[in-house]
Formats: sequence, C-alpha cells, structure tokens
Amino acid sequence: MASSSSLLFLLLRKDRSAALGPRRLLLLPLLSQSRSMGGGPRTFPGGLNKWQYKRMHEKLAREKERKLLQQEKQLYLARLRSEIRAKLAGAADSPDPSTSAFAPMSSKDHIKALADRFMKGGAEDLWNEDDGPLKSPSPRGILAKDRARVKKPFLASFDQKRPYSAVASREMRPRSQPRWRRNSSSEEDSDVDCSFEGDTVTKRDSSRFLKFGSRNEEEDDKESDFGGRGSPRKKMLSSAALRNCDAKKERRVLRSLDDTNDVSSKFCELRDELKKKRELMGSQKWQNEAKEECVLTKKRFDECGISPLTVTALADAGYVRTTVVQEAALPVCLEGKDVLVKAKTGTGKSAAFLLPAIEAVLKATCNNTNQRVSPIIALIVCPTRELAIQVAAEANVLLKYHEGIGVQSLVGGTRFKLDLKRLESNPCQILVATPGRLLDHIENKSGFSVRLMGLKLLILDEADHLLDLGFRKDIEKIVDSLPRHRQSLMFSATMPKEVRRVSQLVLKRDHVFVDTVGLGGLETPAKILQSYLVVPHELHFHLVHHILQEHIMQEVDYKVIVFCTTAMVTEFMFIMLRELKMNVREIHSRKPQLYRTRISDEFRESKRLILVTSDVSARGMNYPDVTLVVQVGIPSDREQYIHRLGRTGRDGKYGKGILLLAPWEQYFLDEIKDLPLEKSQPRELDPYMKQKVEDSIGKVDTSIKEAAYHAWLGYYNSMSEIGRDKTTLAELANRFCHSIGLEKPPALYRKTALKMGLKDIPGIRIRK
Ligand SMILES: Nc1ncnc2c1ncn2[C@@H]1O[C@H](COP(=O)(O)OP(=O)(O)OP(=O)(O)O)[C@@H](O)[C@H]1O
Repeated sequence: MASSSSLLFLLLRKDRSAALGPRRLLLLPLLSQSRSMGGGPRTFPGGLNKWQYKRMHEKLAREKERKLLQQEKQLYLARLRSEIRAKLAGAADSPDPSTSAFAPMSSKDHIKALADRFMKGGAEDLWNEDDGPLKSPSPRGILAKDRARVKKPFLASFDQKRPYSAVASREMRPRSQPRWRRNSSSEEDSDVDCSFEGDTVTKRDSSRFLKFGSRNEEEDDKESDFGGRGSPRKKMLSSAALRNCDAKKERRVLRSLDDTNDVSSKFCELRDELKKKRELMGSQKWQNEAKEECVLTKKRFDECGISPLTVTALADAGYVRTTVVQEAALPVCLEGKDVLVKAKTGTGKSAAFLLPAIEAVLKATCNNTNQRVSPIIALIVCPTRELAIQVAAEANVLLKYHEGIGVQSLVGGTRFKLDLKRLESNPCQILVATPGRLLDHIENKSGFSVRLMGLKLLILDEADHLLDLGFRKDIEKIVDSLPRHRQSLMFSATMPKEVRRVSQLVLKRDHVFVDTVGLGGLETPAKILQSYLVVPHELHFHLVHHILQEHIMQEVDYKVIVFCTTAMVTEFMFIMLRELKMNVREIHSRKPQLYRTRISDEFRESKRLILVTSDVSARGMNYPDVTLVVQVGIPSDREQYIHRLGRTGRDGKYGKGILLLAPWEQYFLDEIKDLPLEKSQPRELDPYMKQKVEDSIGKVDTSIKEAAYHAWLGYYNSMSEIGRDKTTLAELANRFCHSIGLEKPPALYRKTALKMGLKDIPGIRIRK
C-alpha cells in the first residue's frame, strides 16, 4: 500500500517537474537578457513572440491537467474493478481482507491511495460519502484505553475546546477510528456525523458532503457576454474536472416544466425536513444560539509575537483581541509553515494573513538591507479587483507605523503603463493583485519577474475560487514563476474537498489545515437569519421591490445588497429600482473600474443605501453593517450562496439573508439543506405598487432588456441541471423574457446559438 502511494507520488512529481522544467529553463535566459538590456524585453527566449510564449505555457498546463485527469480515471476504474473482484471472490464478507495475500485491494485502500497522492495524511474528509463502508463501533462505545491510543491530532497552539479544530495533515487520526459515519438509510436523508475533536466526540449533521459544483463565477475580466458563469466553452472544460471520475453527485435533470409537479413528493420530504429545522430554529432559540457564537477570543495581539509597531496600528484600528481564526492561524503562519485556513465569512481572515505578511517583510528586510530594487516579499492574490484594492487598503492601515514598507495593488481595468510607473516610483514589498493583471506583468516585464525572485510568502485569498477551473491555469502559471522556497498560505470561508485535493499545486505536502468551522459544523454565521421565498419569475421584480420596502420600514439604517445572476440582469434590476425612486447603486463587470471603485467606496461609507450587484461583490468584500442580503435566482453553487450571504452578519453582528427562487429553481435548496434556511411567508402584493413596478419595468431601455435575456439564457444554459434540457430552458427563458417586459424573445446570432447548443430549439429565435 505504502509503495503504491509513493509510486503515485513519484509519478505526480515527475509529471509536475516535466511541466515545470521548460519554464524554469526558459526563465534563466529571460533574466540574463533583461539584465543586459536594462529594460523589459518584448521578445522571449527561443525567438518566441509574446503569443507563442503564452500558447506554449497554455499547452503545458493543458497537458498537465490531462495527465492528472487520466491518472485519476485509472485509479477510479481500478477501484471499481477491485470492488467487483472482491465481491466475486467473496472477499467482501471476509473480516479482514488484508490478511489474505491474494485478496484484492479494497475500495477503501484505493481511495486512501488516491487521497495519499494529493495530501498524504489528512485527506480522509475528502472522501466521497459512498467510498467504502466506514462502519465502526459507535464512538460512545469506544473504551477509554482505545481513546487513549488515538493519537491526538496535531492542533495548532490554541484552545482545543473551542468549536474549531486545526489539524495538521501530517498527523491524522488512525484509520481504525471513525472520523465520520454515514447514516445508510437513504441518500437524501440528513446524515449523522460523528467526529473526534481532540478527546471529545461530537455529533453533527454531515449532509454537507456535497457535490463539487463548477464555479465559473467570473473575476471582473471573466464575466462573459452570456452571463456571469463563464462561457459555454469554459463550462465544457469544467465538466472535464476530476469530479467526473470521483465525485458521486446525484443528477437532477428537469425534463419538462411538468417535472416540478412530479417531484412534489420530494419537495414534501424537503418541506418536512425544513419544518423540523424551523421548529428547532424557533426565533428564540436562534437568538440564543447566535448569542453564543462569539468571534473574538481572549488572546490579545500583543501576545501573538508580532511587531509592537503593528500592535499599535492594530489598536488604532480598534483591534485589541484576536478573532477565532486569527488566534488559530497566526501561530502556525508565523512559524513559517504552509497553511490552509477555512473560517466563516466576516471573521477577520484578512488580518490573519496580513499580519504574517508584514512579519515576513520585517524578517526579510532585516536580513537583507542593501538591495538596489526592493524585492516583493509577500504576494497576495485575490479573485476580484475590488477585493484586491480593499486588502491593500487594510494592509496600509496595519503598516501605519512601519516606515519604509510599502504595499501596492495590481488590478485589471487600469492602464498597464500607470502600473509600471507606480511600481517604479513607489517600491513595495507587499503586492496585492488579481491573477490576470499579475500574469500580464510577469509575462511582459522581466524586471518584474526579477523582483518576484525574492518572494518569501504567497497568499491566496478566496483560495477555493482561485483554484477553481476558471482561474487555475493562471494560478499555475503564476506559481511556476515564483521561487520554490517560499511559504504559502491559502484562506477561504469555503473549502470544497476537490479544492483541497488540488491545493498541492500551491502548498507543500506537509502543510497545516486550520479549520475553524469544523467537520460538519455550520458554515454560515449563526447571527444571520436566513430564509427563502418561491415565486414565479413574473413576480420576482415586484417581490424584490416589496422586500426592500418592507426592510426599509423596519431598519432605519438599512444597508442592502441585492445579488443578481449576471451583469446585465444586475443592470436591468438597478434601472428598474432607480425608476422606483429607491436609493440604489450598481456594481458589475460591465462598468468601468473607476466607477466600480467609486461606488464600492461610497457603499462602504454609507447607510440607507441599496447596492445591486453581480458576483463581483460576492467574495471578501467588507461593507460594514449590511443589514440584508437578497439573492435573486440560483447562485452558481453552494459556496457562492455562502459567500454572498456572508456580506451581512460580519464581525459578530446580526444580519438577514433572503433567497428568491422560481418554482423550478427549488432543487437548489437541496444543496444547502444543512443550512438553517426558513421558508418565508408569501407576501401580499399591493395592486397599486404592482402597477408602479410594471411602469418602471416599461421604462427600461429595450436594448438592456434584450441583453438581460441573453445573459440570463447564458447563465442558466451553463448549469447542468437545466442547461442540458434545452427545450425547457428556452421555455423558462421566455417566461423570464415576459417578466422583464419583452413581448417576444430577442433573436440570437446563429453562431452564438450554435455554441450554446440552442440552434433549432423551439422558442429560440435566430437572427436572419
Ligand atoms: N481582531 C479584530 N478585532 C476587531 N475587529 C476585527 C478583528 N479582525 C477583523 N475585524 C473586523 O472584522 C470584519 C471582517 O474582517 P474580514 O474582512 O477580514 O473578514 P473575512 O473573514 O476575510 O471575510 P470574508 O470571508 O468575507 O472574506 C472587518 O470589519 C474587520 O475590521
């Protein structure tokens, strides 16, 4: 077993070094060329031009991905074959198959080998629900002496009794002990999860072992013409992800509109389940539970081993005690280890990675004082422009008393030359960047690559999103151009197991996993009251207006974010609400960067304002005191729901979240069934207000409505649940079309329809 996993590891290393090799070789001449020429070359080694050079890297990345995929497939097939053989040979009944020299490898061992390949120890929680019979004696039944034998997982130096655990992947629970156990009664049932945390055994709902949704939510530059979820081509790529071979996701395809009735029994089940949850969640109980969730700990920053100047700056900003994630992550990060951190939204992850970044700079600068051009010591990569700007601003606050340490941001949507000027005139040791623009600098300015040679610390904020297929290639290229001897940190509020599997692209194999949520723990802040509403498309816009009005009446200092599915639907919603004289602003990828930054700053400072936005504001944005988050339509996946919701209830405050779905979109509730969502009471719409909304919809320009229809179609076409049934999709799109006041659906270009698989589909009109 050990030899097979080490063989796999060797294979992988070989594959990786094959992909890295040419890049490294190419970098040397590139550097020497830049030194001799003095400026940044526009030609590339081997006489390649920029595009050839770019294509060569893309090809390398494609090959690497293909090889990984193939290996994964082989392993999975081998596992299936072995399982069949085991059954035929009656080995399944054998109490200990491993005792027979000829016994086939068990499925569990195969999965272990698979996990070993990625993470060595600590990968047990990456397994799929169905992988192997993890039957084991009830944890209650475990004898004290057995418990004593269970080596405590390596915990980062913080209080283990807290509801989180920091687990070093190198020292994991012995496999003989149950980490979690599925309730075998039914796939749909909420599972009971038993997990050890230190010495304690906790029972939890483990229904969050869910699918690997493809998250092609765009970074600013990636929001496609056809909605925010990336182009159909991107989607095709994502469907080739590892999950096809490994994740066992139950498909829910809507064959026709009538299917919504056919699955009513399923919904009944769901309703019952939710009713039970509602009872549990009775508002009194919710408040009590919420009160218990405390973000701050007793540990003070001056006890954390960070520079006194930083402690003073922190105190100026009102930070005296650490938050849960800061207490857990800081010691391991400051030790210089590679760390993967998962913590709920709004719990202070930014400071948890900025403080180690500052310490890394202090350490590096005192070791090396006479450099002509200051190297970049810490690089922070963020998925969106606003987030990068926000993180840079927070770094500046923490650097208040550190003279000579600079921070800069590199984001798309600004002029490349201006970036260069800024970088030259204000040298910085901490750089915050979005992947696209960063790669532009790496590939086009060799002087910049030289500055990156001194890098000590790489940080990926919203790491699961950055390692998702929309960004992964860019991240791989960036990582390939950085020194190998560095520390790497990855942070996010969500960490799907598939992302953990590929985290080795960035992290060392013996990295530490700090999880302040805990296996099976509630992934959303307890202080957010979550609910959902199901109404037909035709009433969505009326209802959004109604909900906003209701909220404004309840909250004097309201501050609301309305998330829409795509940039163009966002634009439509914004204009409609503006026509209704509401105090609204908009941010989405179709707006110029200067405008976006201005609105973002305005919203941060303001009260009594509504921000209508696409997913560009979903992750990381810290707008204080948001009182309500409304999500209109299905989010691209469970993770996106959690991040959008997390714009409220930050920093230990209370908040509200409402998810608005059309009847056919209810299947999404299954993805978040472990989250405490209540069904909201249907609202009575005032006929007068209804007419007012109709009038305002009528005032929106037809070209915007048409673009919104196209974007809507593109967004839902990329969702596997509905995108495969094109006829139903076209019907639903037509309903949406009526809801925005268009009489008939606007025509698509033939080429676009072909690309989207919508040619010759009834209800889809093609441009002559
Ligand atoms: N130690 C602290 N004491 C007081 N407030 C803090 C502390 N650390 C962070 N905060 C505040 O908590 C809020 C949320 O912080 P931050 O934006 O870092 O959260 P996050 O975990 O990164 O959220 P997300 O998952 O959405 O990215 C901010 O307003 C920040 O100022």
